[in-house]
Amino acid sequence: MSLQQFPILLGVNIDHVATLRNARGVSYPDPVTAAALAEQAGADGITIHLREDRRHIHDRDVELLAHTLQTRMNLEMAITDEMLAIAAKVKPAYSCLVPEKRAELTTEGGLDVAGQLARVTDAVASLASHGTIASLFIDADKKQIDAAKASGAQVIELHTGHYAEQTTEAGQQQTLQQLRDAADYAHGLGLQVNAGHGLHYHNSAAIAAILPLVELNIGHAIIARAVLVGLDQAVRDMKQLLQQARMQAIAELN
Ligand SMILES: CC(=O)[C@@H](O)[C@H](O)COP(=O)(O)O
Ligand SMILES: NCC(=O)COP(=O)(O)O
Repeated sequence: MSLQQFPILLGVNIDHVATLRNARGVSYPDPVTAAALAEQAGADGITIHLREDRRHIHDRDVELLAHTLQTRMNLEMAITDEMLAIAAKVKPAYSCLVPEKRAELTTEGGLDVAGQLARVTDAVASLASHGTIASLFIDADKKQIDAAKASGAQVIELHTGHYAEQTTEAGQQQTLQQLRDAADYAHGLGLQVNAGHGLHYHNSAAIAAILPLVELNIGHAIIARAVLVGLDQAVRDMKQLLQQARMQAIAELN
């Protein structure tokens, strides 16, 4: 088995380029430019989160990126009429449905698909009606995975935040095993399994080694490193790190 059979893809989330821009209400750094640089450096896709409060990515960014991206857009959004209408206009390749609370610093948990199955099913169908593939951002929970499958979604993104927050080896290993089990279970149901949130240069290798995972969406850590070494290098570093971890995992299979 080669890397070609089990590639690990990197979706670069550029939200926090916009955070820096918005800090002074100026036009720079432009997320559109950042996306182009990230793609040139090897990003397999660009993720942007158009939040209801527009704290970072703005509607202008989404509209321009829809015309300029060379890879593909993964538009993260809440399940609201406003966001579904924007998705219908922009027609991103993917839309990742996420929970949102205005008061949160960042996304705190996975989408409760099981508790609102009809609403999620309708959103998945609405996105599919204009060719957008829905991805559901959920916790590593079999009940949520079963509900995701029942909603008609083809893709899930496992929330790795709980794993990323662990401060002990035991906690890391426990949450890592939960992610492994969830990835295996979802893959067994025929879902494409992605993962993301809180991943950085010291905790991503273990996630990349989970073979059923297809894509990791990583943002804050890459943009943070880019502030110091530049975006091209930050993306290349992460891409290389993930690929090495994946190759090692494949080698250990044989
Ligand atoms: C859903 C997720 O984990 C992130 O992609 C999300 O974008 C986090 O929100 P902020 O980017 O606002 O931190
Ligand atoms: N869905 C996760 C994502 O896009 C990036 O999350 P983070 O790396 O900024 O925490």
